[in-house]
Amino acid sequence: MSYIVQTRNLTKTYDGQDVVSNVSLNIKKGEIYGFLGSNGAGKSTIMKMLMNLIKPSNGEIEMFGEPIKEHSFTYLKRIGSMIEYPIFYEKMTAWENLELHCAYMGYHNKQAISDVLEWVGLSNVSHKPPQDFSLGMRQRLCVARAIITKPELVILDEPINGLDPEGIQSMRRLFKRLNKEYGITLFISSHIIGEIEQIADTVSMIKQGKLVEETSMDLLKEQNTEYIELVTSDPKKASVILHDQLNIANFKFVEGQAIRIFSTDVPQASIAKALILKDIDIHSINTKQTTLEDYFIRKIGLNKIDK
Ligand SMILES: Nc1ncnc2c1ncn2[C@@H]1O[C@H](COP(=O)(O)OP(=O)(O)OP(=O)(O)O)[C@@H](O)[C@H]1O
Repeated sequence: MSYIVQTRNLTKTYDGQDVVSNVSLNIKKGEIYGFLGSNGAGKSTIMKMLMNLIKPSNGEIEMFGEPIKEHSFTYLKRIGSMIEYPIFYEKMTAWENLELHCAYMGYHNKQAISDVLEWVGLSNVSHKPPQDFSLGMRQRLCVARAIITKPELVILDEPINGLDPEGIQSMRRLFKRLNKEYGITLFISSHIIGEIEQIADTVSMIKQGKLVEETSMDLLKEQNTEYIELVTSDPKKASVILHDQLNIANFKFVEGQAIRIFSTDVPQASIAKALILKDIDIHSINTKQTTLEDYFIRKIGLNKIDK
């Protein structure tokens, strides 16, 4: 297996507190890696350490198979990145900003500028300066700058922030295209699980600086792809019947009156029958597909994802 990024027990401490704690990531060459975590979870800090913008307090980083040391910088030419707030030359045009970036990277290809502006949907405003752009337009320009040289690895911190639904959809298509057509490895952070679910090959979640899990989406899809969602008049009583009478242990209460039952051999009809016989009204009972969000809810508990 060829990895483009590996970290081992990566740790960053500020004022005696670990904001990143023993994180080991494995990003394969050629994949889209989705990095989930709520605000302040430590995503940007990890990305900055990969780009040698800040120094780890502990642990190791390997990029392109080489350990990163304090003075390693040449590997950065192989990466396009967007981390935190986009900074531009505000008075130059969007086109000139990209031109300058290409010159700095030693990449001389005028066609690439118009191509990339078209890909991110900014062709019609290429003559305008970023100071006149909305947040979403700045995000698009920043993505354009990160991908323009078609680097081997693109690191994007919350790239869909500030985009409208149409913008999110076209960004998603662009990421897939960069990955499939150009073989670019993408490392993308987001706090939106559903978004990562749609594009990632591997996904990990970080919570309060610690890695919850790193897993392949294929593996996730193989496990528990279905669950039964049950809405009744009395969820508490229903849960006792599930547990004591039907021997079902793997279920969770979810918002309102619902119970989700995972990986059970008990047929839906038998569950319904058992509940009705005990005078519990069933508002609905359905078999549903597990989402990545369900998976993490089961892993770390409902309502804890955003905390
Ligand atoms: N220079 C610093 N000094 C002290 N604490 C810091 C510093 N930089 C980051 N932190 C803290 O580290 C934690 C992780 O921040 P980080 O920016 O990595 O989170 P994040 O997952 O990227 O969140 P967001 O999506 O909000 O950017 C936060 O609690 C933040 O306050």
